[in-house]
Amino acid sequence: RDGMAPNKRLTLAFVQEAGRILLGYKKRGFGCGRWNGFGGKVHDGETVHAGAVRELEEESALIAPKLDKVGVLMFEFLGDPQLMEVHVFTTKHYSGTPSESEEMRPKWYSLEEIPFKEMWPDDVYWFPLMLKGKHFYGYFTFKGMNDIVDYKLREVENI
Ligand SMILES: Nc1nc(SCCc2ccccc2)c2[nH]cnc2n1
Repeated sequence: RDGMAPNKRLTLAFVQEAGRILLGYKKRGFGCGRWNGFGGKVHDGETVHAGAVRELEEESALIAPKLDKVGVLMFEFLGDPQLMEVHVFTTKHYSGTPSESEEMRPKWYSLEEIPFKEMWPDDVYWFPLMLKGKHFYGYFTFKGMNDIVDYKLREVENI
């Protein structure tokens, strides 16, 4: 990674119920065509937590002020000097009904049927930690959008 551009700070939020998790199908933009949590850029002057709550509501119509921070994932894309710094949140407490937005089509998935083949390739590494309620720190190096050339992932006591 050449150059020291400031990291791009992003959020990713997951809503869970007993035995199932809400994912969104990304209809456009970065990560288009993959199922993921809800998130996006953190605005200037906004806390990461507030950005996560905002993006979740914008993309799914769910209101969830009590998001729990569960991890930080760094993504390096070879050739791109700007690192993505993704703050991952989850919650079981929310109000509203999942609704489709311009960006995302929401759908509940049983924890036994998470569509990893239609998700980012790193998810299969850290989802198990998130689903077990663990906190984690990961660094994934991508070549293009599909190939992980290197990664580090470890559980942490508090994130
Ligand atoms: N699960 C997952 N998510 C992302 S981007 C999430 C943050 C984001 C970025 C842009 C728009 C909305 C949300 C990934 N990138 C590389 N691997 C990845 N895995």
